[in-house]
Amino acid sequence: MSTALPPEGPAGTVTPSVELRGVTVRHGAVPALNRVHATLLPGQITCVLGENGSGKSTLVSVLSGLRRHDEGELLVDGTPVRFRSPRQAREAGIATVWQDLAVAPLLSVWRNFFLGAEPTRGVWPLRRLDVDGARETTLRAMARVGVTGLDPDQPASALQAGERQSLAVARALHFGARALLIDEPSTPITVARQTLFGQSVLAARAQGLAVVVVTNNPRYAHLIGDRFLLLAHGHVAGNLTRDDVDADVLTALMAGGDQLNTLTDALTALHPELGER
Ligand SMILES: Nc1ncnc2c1ncn2[C@@H]1O[C@H](COP(=O)(O)OP(=O)(O)OP(=O)(O)O)[C@@H](O)[C@H]1O
Repeated sequence: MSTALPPEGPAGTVTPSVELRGVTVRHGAVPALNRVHATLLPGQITCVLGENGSGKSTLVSVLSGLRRHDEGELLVDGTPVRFRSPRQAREAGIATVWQDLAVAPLLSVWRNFFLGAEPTRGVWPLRRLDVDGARETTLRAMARVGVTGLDPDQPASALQAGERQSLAVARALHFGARALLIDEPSTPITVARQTLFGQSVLAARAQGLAVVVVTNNPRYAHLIGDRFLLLAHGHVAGNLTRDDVDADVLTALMAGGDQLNTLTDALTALHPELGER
């Protein structure tokens, strides 16, 4: 498996794949995101954590082109962008795997993998679909994210929910995304599905993508995450690395309220560079 190297800046600094500088999004009078700063680096998994209503989905909406930010800057590979549609975000290399991911249920797995970008063989007027190539590519791409033993001709409706998500991640990797957003279900999911999730997330990191995982499971976040962006009432309440927190502290932080304030104050006092607000 090839591992993409992160682009390096002048002094060996890594250029962020995606950067938010003071991004504010308002739904009416109250901001759903309030001057949010975040840096998503290639080859890093950033877990976004926060209670219901803290702004996690709004953050995903802005990054995926569903919603435009009202203030601040969004940069992709250092260039300011303002997406007008999800398509523009995809074209900029930001792939999103939604909780309620849809597939075309009657089409085969390989058809779903290519959807509109099917490989062809030969030259016009004899050009035709390269079905064998498409099947093989699908199987290879799925194996890269940890799904083996698939029949590429089976209808996508036969896939488990976790496998559907893996298919979406495999597509993103195959078609050259540079950032991957994964909006995890907030309802409890099976260990098998969580394992598939984890495998595909780690495969994306190994490929050098900047990965964002929205989750409300701090223990799982600590297992896979390199950074933790804690949101509370639309603010960044903490921007921490694995060295700053163990799984217990992260769980306590997620509990919110006084604990969140006390712990965040203590951590940001120790690390003034953290918790950009
Ligand atoms: N379309 C909308 N219109 C009005 N207010 C909205 C809209 N979407 C979100 N909000 C509000 O913005 C705030 C942030 O919501 P958001 O859905 O981003 O939070 P969340 O952390 O994803 O919550 P959850 O975990 O429940 O999905 C909340 O106060 C919410 O009520």
